[in-house]
Amino acid sequence: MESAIRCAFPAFIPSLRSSSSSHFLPLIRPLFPAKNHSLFSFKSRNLAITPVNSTRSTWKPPAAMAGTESSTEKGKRNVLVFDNEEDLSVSLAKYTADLSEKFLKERSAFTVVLSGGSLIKSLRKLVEPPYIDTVEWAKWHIFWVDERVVPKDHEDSNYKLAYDGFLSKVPILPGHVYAINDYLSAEGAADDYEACLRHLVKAGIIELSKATGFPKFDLMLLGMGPDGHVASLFPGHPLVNENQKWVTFIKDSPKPPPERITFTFPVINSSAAIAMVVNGAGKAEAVRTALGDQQSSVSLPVQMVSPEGELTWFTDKEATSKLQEQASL
Ligand SMILES: O=C1O[C@H](COP(=O)(O)O)[C@@H](O)[C@H](O)[C@H]1O
Repeated sequence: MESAIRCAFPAFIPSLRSSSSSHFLPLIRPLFPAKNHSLFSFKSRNLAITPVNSTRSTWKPPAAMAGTESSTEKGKRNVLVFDNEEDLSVSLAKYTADLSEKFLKERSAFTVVLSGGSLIKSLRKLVEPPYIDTVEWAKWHIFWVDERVVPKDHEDSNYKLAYDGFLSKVPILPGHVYAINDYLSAEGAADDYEACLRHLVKAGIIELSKATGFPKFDLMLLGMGPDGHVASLFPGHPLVNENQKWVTFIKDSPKPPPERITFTFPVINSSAAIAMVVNGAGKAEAVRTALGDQQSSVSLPVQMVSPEGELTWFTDKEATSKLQEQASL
């Protein structure tokens, strides 16, 4: 019964957080109160890139890159390039709602993993009609691919970001929102989160990948930092090679705050679907490294994102501007 206690707790309201710890804390306390693309495509190695907008761009992909989508031995890859972040967010909402419908025809839970950062803003269309009324929110289960080890009402908290910008606006059940235990150390919080995931696997909420034995989430909504990091897996950091743990921790994150927990690549890459949501000029260099012609050498964590299922990049023209430059050379 201990595991049932760990993952089934009443709603957490950030403003009511007590600074003192409780002896009855769960390992994870569920918290919560809770198309356009452009018309050209290019294929770069295993990736198909499909700009998707209503107004044609002057940029033309090289003929060698023409295509709409591609498959690798692991899964389907697709890159959508939008005119702007507004169009991206419209399409991301539809993509997410469609996946929710698809998965919920097959089983009674839809497991969604959030990152922090700019992703949350890009989810804004999902909380509007029609999706606010049509999505089966009560069957959603929310997780974090990474979290900063700070109180949940702290400005750096990925939970707070998601709560303020997304979770507080949709009727997801409080007991289905799995945030970290912020009373623990980084190491303790990572172990705690992994224990909760294991409990939810046993409970049939999270599936296990038959191929890898790691948890297989239905949808991961990932962002990427300008340095090419995903989750809290940073370039050159040994954690990118962790292949045993489901959840691990970092105490020397190059991006503040330094203490974080993060899913490992085996978990990320066991996903049924990953949306890589990357926009803005600040990401252009990393996007070029990830999707450009020089993909053979892996230097950035984002290049290691390769799910069992489908990978869809949601990008905009600014983020792909250096790819476009490369294509026109
Ligand atoms: O620190 C983090 O950064 C990345 C990227 O954030 P962005 O604001 O550049 O989109 C984010 O995906 C991750 O979850 C977060 O902890």
